[in-house]
Amino acid sequence: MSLIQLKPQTAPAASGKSHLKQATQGHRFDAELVAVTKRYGTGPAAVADISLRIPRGSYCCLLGPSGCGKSTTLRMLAGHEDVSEGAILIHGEEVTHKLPVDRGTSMMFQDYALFPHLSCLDNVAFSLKVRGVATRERRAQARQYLELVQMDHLADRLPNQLSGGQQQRVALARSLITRPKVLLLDEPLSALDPFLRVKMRSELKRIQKELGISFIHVTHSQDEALALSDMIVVMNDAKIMQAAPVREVFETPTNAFVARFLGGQNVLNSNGREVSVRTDRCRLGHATGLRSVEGQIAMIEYQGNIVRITLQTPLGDEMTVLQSDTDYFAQNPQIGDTAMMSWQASDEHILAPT
Ligand SMILES: Nc1ncnc2c1ncn2[C@@H]1O[C@H](COP(=O)(O)OP(=O)(O)OP(=O)(O)O)[C@@H](O)[C@H]1O
Repeated sequence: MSLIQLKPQTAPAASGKSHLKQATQGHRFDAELVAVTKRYGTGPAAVADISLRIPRGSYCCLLGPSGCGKSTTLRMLAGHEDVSEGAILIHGEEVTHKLPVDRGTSMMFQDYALFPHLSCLDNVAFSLKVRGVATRERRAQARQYLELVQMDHLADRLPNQLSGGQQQRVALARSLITRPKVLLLDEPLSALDPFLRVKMRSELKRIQKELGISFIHVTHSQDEALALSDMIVVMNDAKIMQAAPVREVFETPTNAFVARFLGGQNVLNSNGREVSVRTDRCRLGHATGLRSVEGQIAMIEYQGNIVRITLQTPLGDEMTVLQSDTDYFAQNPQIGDTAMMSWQASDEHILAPT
């Protein structure tokens, strides 16, 4: 057991919950994967030679289509899965072959897996009980973490007396009470309804910033990754396609896969090169000096303040324009109309071949 995990809590400080913030140390990266490969049996690698460095105090989302290796990567970080080749470091220390409890990581699963016969408080205090922390001390600590997730007022309830969102907050407190150096979250929001999902994701971000530790969060959802991440890791086919700060990934995707997967971009050939152009930088119609393509309007989606218009080009490509609702109602385009879509050459971003 690490000293950090057992370090007693000090009394609550006057300002917020800064007393829960973890001590900083001399490492540059909270987590590192060095040339990591995972093979299950004799099939193709589930994760193929990936390297990744997660800077201190980052909210990092692993994003990619089903089967690309996100959960395998997370499970290897947690120590729930062996690494076939390569190394894993947490806070600069190699943990590749350490047991999950000795790594300084904690995992929060999709199904909250709370003990049904224990109150919220005792669920949160449980791991300290296993570690031999005295009743009074562990309950005091559990209360602090319930306070952090805004569940202290329901401390005595049983899990089946809580909503899904509330259970999830308790599960989060339970993962955090061990004071992990890195919290690993496997699709933590997927069981929640869309309203709660958006609410909980801002809570996750607040808590991560308050504690100052890194959260590594697996998701299928582009919106979730954009809303939460300091750093996005886009995976496909067992490999990392791009790992960079969120704005960099959105504005300068490395290749067509990243541009298409993250959304908000058109991918097209321009002057013999594959380029991306943001959908909000494209417009309907043509003007001198702009690049353009002609197509037939195949879809119009009204989304309130913006309208998404998709053109099908003669080559079968789909190109999307985001228009303000004012421009849309002024132009009043119809499905089946032939229209031009145009953009500035300076808005083209050159993509690397995949
Ligand atoms: N225990 C296992 N035994 C054999 N193959 C596995 C095992 N776990 C995962 N795989 C395979 O490894 C690959 C990556 O799976 P992984 O669960 O990491 O993907 P993922 O990106 O998390 O997918 P999803 O988003 O659907 O959860 C897949 O081809 C999967 O079938």
